[in-house]
Amino acid sequence: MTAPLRIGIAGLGTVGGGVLKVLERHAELLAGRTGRRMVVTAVSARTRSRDRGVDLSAARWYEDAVALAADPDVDVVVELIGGSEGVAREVCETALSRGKHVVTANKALLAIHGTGLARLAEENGVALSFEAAVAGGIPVIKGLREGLAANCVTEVHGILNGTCNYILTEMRETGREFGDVLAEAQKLGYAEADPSFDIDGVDAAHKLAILTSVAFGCAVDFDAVHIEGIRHISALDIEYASELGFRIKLLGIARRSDGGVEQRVHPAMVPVSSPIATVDGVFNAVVAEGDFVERVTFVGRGAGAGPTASAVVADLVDIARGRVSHAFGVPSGRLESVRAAPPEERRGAYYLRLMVVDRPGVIAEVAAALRDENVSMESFLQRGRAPGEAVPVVLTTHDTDEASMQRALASLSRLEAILEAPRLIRIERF
Ligand SMILES: NC(=O)c1ccc[n+]([C@@H]2O[C@H](COP(=O)([O-])OP(=O)(O)OC[C@H]3O[C@@H](n4cnc5c(N)ncnc54)[C@H](O)[C@@H]3O)[C@@H](O)[C@H]2O)c1
Ligand SMILES: N[C@@H](CCO)C(=O)O
Ligand code: NA
Repeated sequence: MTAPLRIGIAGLGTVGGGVLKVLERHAELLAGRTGRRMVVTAVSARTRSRDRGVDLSAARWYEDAVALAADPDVDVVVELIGGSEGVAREVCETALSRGKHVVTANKALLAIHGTGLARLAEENGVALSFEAAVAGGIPVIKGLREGLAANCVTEVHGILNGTCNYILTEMRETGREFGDVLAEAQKLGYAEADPSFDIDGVDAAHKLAILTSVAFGCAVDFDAVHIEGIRHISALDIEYASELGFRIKLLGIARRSDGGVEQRVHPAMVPVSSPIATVDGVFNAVVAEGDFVERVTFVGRGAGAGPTASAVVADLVDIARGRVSHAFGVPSGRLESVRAAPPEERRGAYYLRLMVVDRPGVIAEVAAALRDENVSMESFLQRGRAPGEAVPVVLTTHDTDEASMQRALASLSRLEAILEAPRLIRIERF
């Protein structure tokens, strides 16, 4: 057997704890598969005394995770602290510049500094691996970078945040409140340290920026992602969506065309018949369109200790086998800079919910605001009567330009009879 792979783990929380368990339980299996033992020689976390259910007495303890990254007895640094700056970034840069491989689950770091870190890894002839950073346990980085390497990929879309999918699913199935379900997702270890990253769509955007780079071979461009989260999704919208034959999902969508690369994260209504409509709870889905393979769908658990640790250890297995790929599929110097297609260039259908005063003539005003922008209605719903009071009016449109829709929305917001900000949800038919 070749020399053991010496692993240093910085961060022993949900994911770090999961990695320790996989390495312990599957020590023999992994040694058999790689021809090398995987040994944890160093660890670092904020609290030393916490029982992690695994014997760490043989590993050197570091108060300072950056010092762990410089330990000469470590071949691979596994960064599981989180955050795009500060310690996590320093740990990765220190390790790479000292010729150590880095495995990380840190999508925030990669979305902001991915191209630079990939360059640093190449300069030092080591791996920068991040399967766990996108869609948890689903091998989607490997799937795109290696499995679909023969294709020109023109689109990637999917459900990229387990916390949001869990919240939307529970709200729909049990009628529970947003806040309650979020607290549960935190307890289950799904949410980010700051859960606003989940619910405001930022985490999904981090992942989309990484996927876009791997899928299309362009430099990671997080700033180009249009981001909307799920805070404003109400029980009422979830109910109307079901009635209209849709499910509401937080989606990440990236498309490459002659106009550049479009990247958006926002809640969307998808027809119940669409395969991703039934991807519920903490599950994620990633759908890719390649020119030869056509449509490929990856589904699995997108968050939580076990699935995420599974992806981290898969990266370690690659390193133990001596496989070092370019982080984003091509040498970092060949990652293209492409035009970011703005969200106003979208063309598609929309769901609109308005809270209007129940009095004669209001619907005509709504119809006029839409007509003035050439927005054509597909369906219209008004339930119940409450003369003089607010009632919901829901409509869906035929395909229209986002820019026209936004102008219509601005006119609608100015109508006296409309009592709350109109709620717009894009409809995506995959
Ligand atoms: N939880 C998930 O399901 C999941 C899934 C995919 C990716 N991730 C990513 O994995 C990373 C870790 O997430 P987590 O859920 O395990 O977080 P966590 O909060 O459970 O664990 C973080 C760990 O980092 C340690 N830490 C914090 N600051 C430190 C410092 N300065 N020095 C040393 N250790 C320090 C903490 O003590 C803790 O052990 C994040 O980048 C996150 O985005 C998490
Ligand atoms: N907070 C993230 C963890 C997995 O990346 C999620 O809920 O999807
Ligand atoms: Na993954």
